[in-house]
Amino acid sequence: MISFSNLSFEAGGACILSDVSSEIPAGGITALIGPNGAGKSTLLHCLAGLNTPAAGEVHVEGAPVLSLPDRDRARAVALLQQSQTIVNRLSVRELVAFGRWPHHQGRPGAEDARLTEAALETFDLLPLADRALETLSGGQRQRAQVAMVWAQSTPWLLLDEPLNALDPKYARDLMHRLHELTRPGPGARSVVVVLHDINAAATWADRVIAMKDGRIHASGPSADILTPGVLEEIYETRFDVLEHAGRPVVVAR
Ligand SMILES: Nc1ncnc2c1ncn2[C@@H]1O[C@H](COP(=O)(O)OP(=O)(O)OP(=O)(O)O)[C@@H](O)[C@H]1O
Repeated sequence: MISFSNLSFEAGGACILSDVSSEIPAGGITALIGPNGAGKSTLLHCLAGLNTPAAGEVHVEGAPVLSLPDRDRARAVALLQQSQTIVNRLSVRELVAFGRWPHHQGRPGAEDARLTEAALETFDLLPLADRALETLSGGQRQRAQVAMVWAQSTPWLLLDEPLNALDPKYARDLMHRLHELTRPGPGARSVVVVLHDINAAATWADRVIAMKDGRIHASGPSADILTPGVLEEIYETRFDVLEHAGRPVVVAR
């Protein structure tokens, strides 16, 4: 479980997160939704231990995330940032292999090589593996970064808008893989993902945390949160929630 209580975060003299508390159970996909500037990325960075809150604490599996040694934290949570700084001259394979760093600390072994190749294959990157990142399209680069985070093999994956720049096939493939990865069973992982695509949340998320103005507006099972009422409250625009093939489909009016 990741739990956080009375979390506040300030930046540039402004209060970005105000007294947010919640518990995210292990297993399954938890989507963070909300309008631009709601505080989703800031919260995700707090969960990953990259932001130091002004008040409150984050615990990952019972341990205060900020007290974990860097290596232990990197083996517990992997974070895909929205604007990751990457070295453009690196090849795709080299970038993905970086995901293994917390496990080998500069001395990669056969298992690290195997998991790097598996991540390249999973994200359809083998044909691009030797290409420099600077030569890739936006979506290809995004897939390479997701593959790096994947290769980190952590129990928790924190993903900030991973569908950015992905075409519909790759977006669906990624959500499907995350779904499979998080089903109950030995080795099941846990995913917290910032999504702007409400229908991706409706289709794949088990739980939704809806944020607005630096606060949690509502949270719970997806079907309870992705309602016209809650969506209108957070986005200040009207929605219909239809049903198609047994699944909710959210349509902005
Ligand atoms: N270092 C900073 N200094 C000042 N303001 C900041 C800083 N970092 C974030 N903010 C502000 O905090 C608010 C929340 O930002 P955050 O990136 O967490 O929002 P978000 O919900 O992820 O938005 P988006 O959907 O647009 O990515 C925004 O208004 C942003 O401008």
